[in-house]
Amino acid sequence: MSARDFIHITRPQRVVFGAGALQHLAREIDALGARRALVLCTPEQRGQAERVADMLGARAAGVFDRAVMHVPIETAREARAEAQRLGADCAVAIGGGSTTGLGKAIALDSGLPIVAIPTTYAGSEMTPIYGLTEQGLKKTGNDVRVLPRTVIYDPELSRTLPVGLSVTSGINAIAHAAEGLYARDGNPVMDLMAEEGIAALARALPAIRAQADDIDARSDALYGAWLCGSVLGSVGMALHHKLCHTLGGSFNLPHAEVHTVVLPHALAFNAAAAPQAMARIARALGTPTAPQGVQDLARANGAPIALRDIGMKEDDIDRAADIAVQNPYWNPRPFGPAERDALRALLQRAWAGAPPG
Ligand SMILES: NC(=O)C1=CN([C@@H]2O[C@H](COP(=O)(O)OP(=O)(O)OC[C@H]3O[C@@H](n4cnc5c(N)ncnc54)[C@H](O)[C@@H]3O)[C@@H](O)[C@H]2O)C=CC1
Ligand SMILES: O=C(O)/C=C\C(=O)CC(=O)O
Repeated sequence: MSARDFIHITRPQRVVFGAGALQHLAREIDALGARRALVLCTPEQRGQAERVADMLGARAAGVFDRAVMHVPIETAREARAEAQRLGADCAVAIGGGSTTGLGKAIALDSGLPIVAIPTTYAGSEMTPIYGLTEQGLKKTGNDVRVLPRTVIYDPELSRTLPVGLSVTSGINAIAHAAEGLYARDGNPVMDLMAEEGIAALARALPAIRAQADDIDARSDALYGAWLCGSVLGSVGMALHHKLCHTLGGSFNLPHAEVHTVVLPHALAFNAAAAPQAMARIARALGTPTAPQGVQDLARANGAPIALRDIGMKEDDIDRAADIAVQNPYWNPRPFGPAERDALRALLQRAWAGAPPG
């Protein structure tokens, strides 16, 4: 078999991985030539961020603890002003996708380098994708300025991530790899990373469920998140991400849970159009089929499998289908206004928690 044609861009990022890797933070800030780091976090992770600031001593300019999901523009402006006021010359984002996203909003405006220390499996640290929400409308963009320069993956820090969020966040990561396997701009290296990433997470999530602070399982999960995030940062996403952005952005449903519920149904919708990708996903999961394999992984590990269980009203299904077919992303099985009823049926099944069909 000969290799297919492809274009791949290798982006400049430094990744430091390992239990206890946080100890290298000061070294990594020095390597960037920075001196005063603004430490970013959510209110819930303030304690963790303060410990990081203490560790940095004079290298810490301060802690900004107002990161929230989907980066409201007002929060982004406050963080940018705080970075300027404190004379920060880099941002350290410790947390999940919300905190990394806040760092990106600062970098977009100022070019401030980001050191990301991910504590969930969302993968934002490996992408040049940013999101900003203004007047209830979330916009995403792609700009290499927001790509974190350095990423420190320390599995010790994810030991406190609640098991429920660990499972859904892990499936959020799997979604990036699954869609990467049928991306039109995919390539053989991304395919390898995607399959390996799915396999690592499929192995890790049940082990985390069994013992939340199992450091080997946490390492496997973070390794999988790195691989899946790299795929997200390199190739285009399709129907599944479009549906999740619609449901998260317009109906305010929780990010990782939406991914978990929708992925089996989006894969079923695409199965006939992307058989090789489905075979690789199933192989990585160790299950007969990809869509059912993902739903079984969620159900077996206590994650939600129905949109109705994560706050969606049945009355909203029609509006969600209408929004999803506007400005469709490329997908192996095209979807646009002509497929509106098929998407509505998909959403109905996802709402009810039916098997992917
Ligand atoms: N731009 C990109 O490439 C990507 C962006 N995102 C964005 O990221 C956001 C979602 O990020 P997530 O990581 O799912 O959630 P999150 O960052 O909102 O975190 C969820 C909650 O878990 C807490 N948490 C995180 N790590 C913890 C730990 N180790 N121990 C205890 N608590 C912890 C957080 O403080 C927060 O309260 C969304 O806005 C999404 O759109 C997600 C993936 C990729
Ligand atoms: O919405 C964003 O901030 C950008 C991308 C993602 O959230 C990727 C995802 O849906 O997990």
